[in-house]
Amino acid sequence: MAKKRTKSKPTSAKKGFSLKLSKQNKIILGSLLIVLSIALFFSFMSYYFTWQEDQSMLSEFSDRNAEASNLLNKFGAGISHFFMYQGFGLASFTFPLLLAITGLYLFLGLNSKGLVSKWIWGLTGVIWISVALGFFAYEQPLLGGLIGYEMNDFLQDYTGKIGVFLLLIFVLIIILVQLFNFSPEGIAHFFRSQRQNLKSDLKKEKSKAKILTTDEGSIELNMDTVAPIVVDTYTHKKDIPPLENEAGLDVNLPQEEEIDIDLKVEKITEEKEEKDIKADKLVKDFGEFDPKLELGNYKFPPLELLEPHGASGGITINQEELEENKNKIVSTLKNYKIGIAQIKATIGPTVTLYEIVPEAGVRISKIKNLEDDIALSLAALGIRIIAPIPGKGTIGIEVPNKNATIVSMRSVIASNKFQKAEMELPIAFGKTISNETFVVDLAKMPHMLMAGATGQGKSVGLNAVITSLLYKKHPAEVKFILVDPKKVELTLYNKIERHFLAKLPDSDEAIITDNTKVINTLNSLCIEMDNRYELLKLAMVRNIKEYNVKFKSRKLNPNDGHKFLPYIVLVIDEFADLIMTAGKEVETPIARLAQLARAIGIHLIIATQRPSVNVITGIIKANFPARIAFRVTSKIDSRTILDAQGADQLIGRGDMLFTQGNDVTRLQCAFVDTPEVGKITEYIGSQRAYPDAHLLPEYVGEESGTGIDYDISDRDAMFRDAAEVIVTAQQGSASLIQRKLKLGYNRAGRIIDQLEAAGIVGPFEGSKARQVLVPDILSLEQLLQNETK
Ligand SMILES: Nc1ncnc2c1ncn2[C@@H]1O[C@H](COP(=O)(O)OP(=O)(O)OP(=O)(O)O)[C@@H](O)[C@H]1O
Repeated sequence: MAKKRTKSKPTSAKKGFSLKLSKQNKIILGSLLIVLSIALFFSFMSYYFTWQEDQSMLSEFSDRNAEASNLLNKFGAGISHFFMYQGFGLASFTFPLLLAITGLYLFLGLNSKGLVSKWIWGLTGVIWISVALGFFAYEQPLLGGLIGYEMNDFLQDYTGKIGVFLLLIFVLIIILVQLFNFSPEGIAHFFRSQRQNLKSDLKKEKSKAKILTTDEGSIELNMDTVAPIVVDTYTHKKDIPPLENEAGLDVNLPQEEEIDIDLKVEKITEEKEEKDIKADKLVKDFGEFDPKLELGNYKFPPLELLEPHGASGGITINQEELEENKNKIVSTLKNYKIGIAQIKATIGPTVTLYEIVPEAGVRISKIKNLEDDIALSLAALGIRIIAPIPGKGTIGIEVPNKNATIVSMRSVIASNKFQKAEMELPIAFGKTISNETFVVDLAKMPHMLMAGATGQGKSVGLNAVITSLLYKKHPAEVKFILVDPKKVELTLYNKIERHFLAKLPDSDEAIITDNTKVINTLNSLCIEMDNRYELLKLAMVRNIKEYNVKFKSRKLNPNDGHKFLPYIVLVIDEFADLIMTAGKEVETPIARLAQLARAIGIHLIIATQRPSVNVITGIIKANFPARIAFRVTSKIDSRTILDAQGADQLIGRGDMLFTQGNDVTRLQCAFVDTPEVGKITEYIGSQRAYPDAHLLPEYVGEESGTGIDYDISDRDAMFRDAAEVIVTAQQGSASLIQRKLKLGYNRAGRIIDQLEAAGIVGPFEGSKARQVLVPDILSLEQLLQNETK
């Protein structure tokens, strides 16, 4: 199952006052407060009319016969006496108001933010009003209440009447400024607008008066004054200035409206750019996001870790050999009556290319058919004839050098072309026939298929790819998933697990050697792919490069699940083995990844010894445009991998053909030996690492063993037969079912799971067969019968 991306919840730091009550309790408490506030309001109102009558009975509260005149009887009289008389007088009406507001907030489940300040300002107002009433209505103590009266008295003893007055004014100003944003400009504006309204009203009255009093001139005057209000503002804006003096106020009004509209528009654009401004500010304050920061001291492996393999002097030209080969080619062709106009040699590390311009009238196919004869006369293996060389109009004959030069990984890594490569995932494969370093971008390929018979240089090729990336990329930028069913080829990379490898959360080993785990990993990669597409969609970008640029410039918020995305390179060393055992189960996710994963930075490299059609199926081939062929044993294999022959004529030891669609390029693969890889991984592995390998999303596959719960009705039609086979043989293995019942691997695997769920066989035990939990057929019958009951 997909591991859900955990989105961090928005922080509620500013929540403020909140009552941690359940919804029901909030409604109950809210209603109680509202009812109480109504009761208080009516008690207080009624108190003003009944307080004198009820005074005497305040002491007889417990007497059930005593009745009060207050609307809420003794409760109303008592509580009003407490608040109004002994408390704050008229200001006490604030309390039912505050209670009602609080009750409503709770009842409606509104955000209680701001309630506290309402209470603080409410209580401040209560004190101010009661003191002010105590001050101004000194004669009527009931208005200010006992507290207002006493406080006023107390303050007057110290500051006198003027002091109390000034104090009241000062507190009033504080309240107005804080609560109503009161400002002198605000007041001025208020008075100005009032004056303008007044003026315009007066003017209207005046014009009306004029119309009434004049006869002929009335129309003109009327137009002058009234027209701007309706027409000028929209159609005759040029007329506005002359009217300004006369009817300035009227004309100005629509102008103000226009300004209002402008302001609104500005606001919208500001909001739009707000994100960018924020991001710019973050970048200004903290700099761009640096994914390498966590391993800031990481040191790239130095060149010295690689061996020069004796090739420091470059290719040695053997003039004699060149001359000899030329003569042989010319004479062989002459034997077949093919004349040569010109011949040119280009010396590569392992092969020399002789480019021939045949005489006019020679058919190209004739030369092509002589391939074997030329090879025979040159007495050399691995002659390849390219007729014609694309884009050149010449015929090429590639003849292996007697003394091949090893192309060291060191020389290609050190080359300018690789060092200065501005590529996302640069790979230095080796050297071309014209001795140029060949560098390609894996990100552009975007996936690669590699085939070659055993011992021809596949593993070295894979190591060259990985080494290139290790020399160019920081651990934060690229992660490898290594699948190595042979269990020996890629184990060296274990040391860089916490730097460069990615794995499933529950697996101990990062390098995958078990086929079941490969299926889980591929499916997990599919989940990762979907997750990444989701992130790209949210970020409104088209590919991983744009996404990471946007993330680095802090335009994507990590709280929304955004993160820096490293490239993921999946390397499968022996694909034939995998597809033979798991079939569709690996083919489907691989095809899916190959079709879709290019934009989100997941790249696949698949290597196989057996490039037959049942391994490299049509669907896989269609999605792997970049192919590499080392020497293969047959022309058919060459066609399967390259869609062209030629790979069968290679000389081995890293001699390879590379195609990315159209042209086929012959290359000599760079050689990197196992001890060199060991040194590189040791160098990287000894540096500070991440706490764990890069974790892929969790995937729970069908074959995860325990906890499988199959519905009886969902069982396979062969379930019963399979159960009988297993119980009879007392051996719980899928291959037994496969053999006896002639079923496919997948179906047999599913039946085994169903048998486990039914309690007939035990759980998966690695390479051992599962334990059979039912001793004989009779017990099996009973078990199955009991199930149906
Ligand atoms: N680029 C190269 N330059 C020189 N020698 C090479 C090169 N590549 C491979 N070799 C030689 O060929 C040998 C076998 O290579 P490698 O282990 O890569 O073959 P392989 O195709 O992976 O075989 P297998 O499929 O059995 O693992 C190497 O030990 C090395 O001696």
